[in-house]
Amino acid sequence: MTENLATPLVALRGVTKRFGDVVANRAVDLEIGQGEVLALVGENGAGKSTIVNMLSGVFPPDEGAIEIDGVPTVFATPADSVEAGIGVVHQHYMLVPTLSALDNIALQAREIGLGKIDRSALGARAGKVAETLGFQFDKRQRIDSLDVAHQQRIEIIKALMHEVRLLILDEPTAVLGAEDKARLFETVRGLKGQGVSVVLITHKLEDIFAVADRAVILRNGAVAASLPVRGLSADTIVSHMVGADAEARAEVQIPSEGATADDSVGHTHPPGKVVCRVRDVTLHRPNGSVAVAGLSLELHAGEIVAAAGVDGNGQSELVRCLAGMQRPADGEVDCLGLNSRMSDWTPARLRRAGVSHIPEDRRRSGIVGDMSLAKNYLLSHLDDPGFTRFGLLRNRYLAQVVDERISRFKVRAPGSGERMKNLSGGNQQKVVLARELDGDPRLILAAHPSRGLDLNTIAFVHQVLDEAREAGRSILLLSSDIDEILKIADRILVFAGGRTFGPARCAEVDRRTIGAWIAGHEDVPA
Ligand SMILES: Nc1ncnc2c1ncn2[C@@H]1O[C@H](COP(=O)(O)OP(=O)(O)OP(=O)(O)O)[C@@H](O)[C@H]1O
Repeated sequence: MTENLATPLVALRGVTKRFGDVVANRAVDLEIGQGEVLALVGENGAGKSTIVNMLSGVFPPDEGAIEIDGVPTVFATPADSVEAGIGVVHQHYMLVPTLSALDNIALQAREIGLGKIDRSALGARAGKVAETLGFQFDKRQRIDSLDVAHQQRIEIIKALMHEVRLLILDEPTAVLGAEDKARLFETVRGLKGQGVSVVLITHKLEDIFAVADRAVILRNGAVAASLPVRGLSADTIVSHMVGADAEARAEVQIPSEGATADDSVGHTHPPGKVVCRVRDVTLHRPNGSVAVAGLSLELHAGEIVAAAGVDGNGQSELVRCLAGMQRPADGEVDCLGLNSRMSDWTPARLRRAGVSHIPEDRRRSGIVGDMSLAKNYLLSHLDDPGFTRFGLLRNRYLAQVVDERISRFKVRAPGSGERMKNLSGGNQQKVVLARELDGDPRLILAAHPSRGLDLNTIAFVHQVLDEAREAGRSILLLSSDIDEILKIADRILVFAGGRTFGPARCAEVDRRTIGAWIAGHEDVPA
């Protein structure tokens, strides 16, 4: 779309937002035209979520104004933003897992008459919204029985229950496999066709080219560029993202059209001895259903094994099991000298034996928002020598170590004393990674380690995992990104439909076979 001469639907005029000394947004000018799909991109901490928070009425700008149809508008509460026609699908879904789809939609509904929600009217309207989007919608289905892609569809329906003129999607593709991603883009195009504007926050360059009309690139809180996507190159986007600093640009890996097994980082040594043996294991989901049955796998020192597939097919349960958070319903696991049938199969025991865990649900099980970065680091390193003396915490030494990690992982934070909740999502993830890759773990459970990270940091994380493998660590990598898997893993095991396919050596399996496995087929369909 060309720059609109018409009044933009939404505009930010000279918007600045500060948090203490941090300038999260600096004199941001941004226009969103009607029916325009705008990609909002930038490195971790560039200020994307802060813009979303202001547009959704979470907090107002310190300076500048938000205009709707050219009229300066103040959102005193999120309800004002909804009233103005802005809907948001957050990166971390706001769904209650034990409730049905309709109950979740009802939680924010306005169909309240005589103090009661008119469920049938609500259900009918949700059904209609789903129909216009081409979604299957079973209003009775519990959220925890749906995979992430279907949960996302419920979030989109929920957002569109109101009259929405601008839909903001915060990193919607981070959790999706290729097929669901393509379907989401179809939905975005459909909304655009209806005149709805869409802001798509993403770290993936391919998302921009797939669906956006314009890319606005943020750097250090300010707009570095606003460019039509037609004719735009990945290189141009990246150089605006990282700035004129040539050294920084050289570090960034611009993804090619699609990595192949040949691009694999690979490793030179044969894998070492078995550190973990999984035998004929059945794992249940939290709601009691079977996630995966008949799972057998050996993890060796000095290799990266990828557990791939659409989220919700048992990969998470495997990681939970190896982290000591869950026991198999059937079968047996031997891990670093501990056995799943023994009473000492606990997270603390496994951690002490050498298991480190980068959890997929960072907010629920990876961090404590109210604690400092230093204390968050300590959560996994309390037993390390050096941090305590005579039973007392050596705060200064801890701060020194954590400040060094902050600088090495390029965490955008004032220092180790900052509270975790004040960091952007990607920067929180970097702190978790620094913590879990540190020390001397023998088995690293890395659940979606690069989710939500910018290109620079992803390259860095891949390098760190590669070094960990070379140093003889065993790594189980949960990933739904085939490019990532082919780039860094040695073997792949695909989870689909309650069973597993493989494990196969990445160098010996092609992309189409992996695709067939993910879809639950043994062979590539003719
Ligand atoms: N509530 C807050 N208190 C203090 N600082 C904050 C707060 N919210 C955001 N910040 C800071 O503002 C800056 C911009 O953060 P923001 O979350 O907007 O970045 P982002 O571009 O969305 O990053 P990411 O890709 O990592 O999600 C960061 O330095 C962050 O630490």
